[in-house]
Amino acid sequence: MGSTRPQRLLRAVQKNSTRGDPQSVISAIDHFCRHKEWAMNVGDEKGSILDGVVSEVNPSTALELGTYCGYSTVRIARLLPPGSQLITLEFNPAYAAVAKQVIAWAGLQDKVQLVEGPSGDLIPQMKELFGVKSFDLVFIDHWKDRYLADAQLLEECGLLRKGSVLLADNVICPGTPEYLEYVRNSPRYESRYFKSHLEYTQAEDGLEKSVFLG
Ligand SMILES: Cc1ncnc2c1ncn2[C@@H]1O[C@H](/C=C/CNC(=O)c2cc(-c3ccc(F)cc3)cc(O)c2O)C[C@H]1O
Ligand SMILES: [Mg+2]
Repeated sequence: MGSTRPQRLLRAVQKNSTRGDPQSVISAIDHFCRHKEWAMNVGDEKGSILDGVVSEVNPSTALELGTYCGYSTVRIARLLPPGSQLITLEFNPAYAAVAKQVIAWAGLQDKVQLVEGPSGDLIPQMKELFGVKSFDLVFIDHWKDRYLADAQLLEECGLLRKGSVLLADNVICPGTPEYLEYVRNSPRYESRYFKSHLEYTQAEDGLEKSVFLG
């Protein structure tokens, strides 16, 4: 059985980055995806915007929907203040296995809880599983047709507070039209579009930052 792309990405990380150095892990993945095999990581350009929002929010509790290989998990966790936690949800066991190793290689395993399972089932369990009161930041990057349902589920479960920030990837490409329509028209959100490019390409894409108003 040949290797999978996530497995080849992990090998590139172990070969081309320094254990315990998150920035070198990020650079190794970006190099692999730009020069060897494209993969659906948020990438370096949108990643810088993500970094800015993480630094601005300075979350004590953050949630990521869609871990994939752990690239954005590492980007977020490396910026978290001591004592803060990032919970990341991934329902594909093969991706979760690779992500776990990427996160460990970066030395960030103490800041990250990777939970295997579908977000729709796990979000309602966040309070009882992890004692989460509410999330300061949610990075949304999983199946594009789940963005709206999960944003509304987070509201219904009381996991958003006044000022909680939702940051959604791919609102242009592949696109999340119904999610965008919701956060841009709902009186419960103050939404703003950060124009950028699809990872490792010239195509337009961007991130939507939506602040929950309570
Ligand atoms: C519901 C649920 N719960 C937990 N994990 C979930 C989940 N739905 C997906 N996931 C997990 O997230 C990951 C899925 C991410 C989906 N992301 C994408 O489909 C995606 C696709 C592209 C893209 C753009 C142009 C092209 F021409 C081709 C592809 C770019 C991106 O940045 C993406 O995030 C992996 C999957 O197992
Ligand atoms: Mg994405």
